[in-house]
Amino acid sequence: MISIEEARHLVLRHAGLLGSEDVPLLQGLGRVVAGDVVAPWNIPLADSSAMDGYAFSAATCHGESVRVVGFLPAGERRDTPLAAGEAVKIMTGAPLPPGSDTVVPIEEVEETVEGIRLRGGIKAGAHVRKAGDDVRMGDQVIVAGTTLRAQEIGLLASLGKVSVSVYRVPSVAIIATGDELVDSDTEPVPGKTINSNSFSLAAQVLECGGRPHILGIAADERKTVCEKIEEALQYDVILTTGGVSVGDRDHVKEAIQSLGGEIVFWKVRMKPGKPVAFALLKGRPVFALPGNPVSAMVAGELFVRPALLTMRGVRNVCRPVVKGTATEGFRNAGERPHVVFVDATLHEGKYVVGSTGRQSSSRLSSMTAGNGYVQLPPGASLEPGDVLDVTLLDTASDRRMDNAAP
Ligand SMILES: Nc1nc2c(c(=O)[nH]1)N[C@H]1C(S)=C(S)[C@@H](COP(=O)(O)OP(=O)(O)OC[C@H]3O[C@@H](n4cnc5c(N)ncnc54)[C@H](O)[C@@H]3O)O[C@H]1N2
Ligand code: MOO
Repeated sequence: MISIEEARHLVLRHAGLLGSEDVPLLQGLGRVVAGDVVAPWNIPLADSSAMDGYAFSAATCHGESVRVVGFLPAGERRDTPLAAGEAVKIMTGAPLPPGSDTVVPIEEVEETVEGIRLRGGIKAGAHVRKAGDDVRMGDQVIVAGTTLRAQEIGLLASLGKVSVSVYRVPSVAIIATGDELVDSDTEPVPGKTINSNSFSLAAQVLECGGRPHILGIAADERKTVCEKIEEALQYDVILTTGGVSVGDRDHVKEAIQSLGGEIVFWKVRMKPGKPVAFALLKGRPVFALPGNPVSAMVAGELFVRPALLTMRGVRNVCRPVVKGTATEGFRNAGERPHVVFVDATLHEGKYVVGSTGRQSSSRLSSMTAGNGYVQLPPGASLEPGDVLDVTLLDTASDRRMDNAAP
């Protein structure tokens, strides 16, 4: 059995960056930019007013009455230079006319019949946004590898971009295997289990920015599993769940091999999720995840997530890890590192961490009750008050109103 770290390393070695595509600008949100973006012009384009006020030359207007010779709302410009001692009324965002270099806000002048009277102490250049103050023409404003947020989308729009070149997102086929499985619109009878894994995994894929395709349930026979996997070859990544342990009807690994796939690893020293297998089939990663619902999601979190993020260009695939103080004892008497789900809440700016209760590979409640996990090495024994490293899956305040951080 290999370690979690070795398995992740092997997965990442085989998770290649996908190609790029142009998408309409707004669809670029959350995507990773595939090429550097250079500014085709200055922002602002010209020296412009930062206030509703009066524009004039600080050198030629001091203190005395200034004649106001025009009005410049945003959206208009004046090419005729101002003469000495002249001003224009100007609105925020309008370009300064030639012959002016300073703006005084409306509130700071006295309006007279002929124009305005300035009070003293005006600084030359005040309330002017210089051309290129935000972005200079030719600047590299976004480098390849940047994940686009709302502010980058805004910046690209201001540079006239209507589309953006981003890395493709992986399409992911999801196959559930098991004779006991029924669809979630079926009322189950004892002996039958609703196929929940396809949905939890599809949701994890969406959270990673991938495109899930649920291909349904395959019966526990090699031929059927093979047919489903062949159908899945039109996608970038294949996930299967169930049938990967040592049971008489566990056919997934053999099915992958019979189609020409190479098993890169099978079984990882971890609990839950031990029987996970990773394979390459016709150039694409295949993750054969265990059937137990928590095992499938833990393997999804530890191995599928970093692979999908890497394929779509995300460089930092690590979750935030925070220090938290244990509110109870944590032990691992087993031989495999144990992923224990916890609830981490902020109290006076510090995290306190309790387990979500009984941890079992079949008990999704151990995950829904929390917002993170800790990895306990074999032999770990922590007392209340000890400090733990908690990997946050989300923050408590995202999930529960009553826990909102102050
Ligand atoms: N003799 C051994 N038995 C088992 C071992 C072992 O080492 N030796 N490993 C155990 C561990 S650990 C796990 S995890 C499971 C994984 O087995 P499989 O991947 O073959 O999963 P199945 O047997 O098909 O299913 C296990 C469990 O999960 C339920 N399941 C399956 N698919 C779904 C689904 N799509 N949605 C919801 N629930 C699902 C299934 O009904 C079973 O209850 O093997 C242990 N056994
Ligand atoms: O390793 Mo299994 O995933 O504990 O149930």
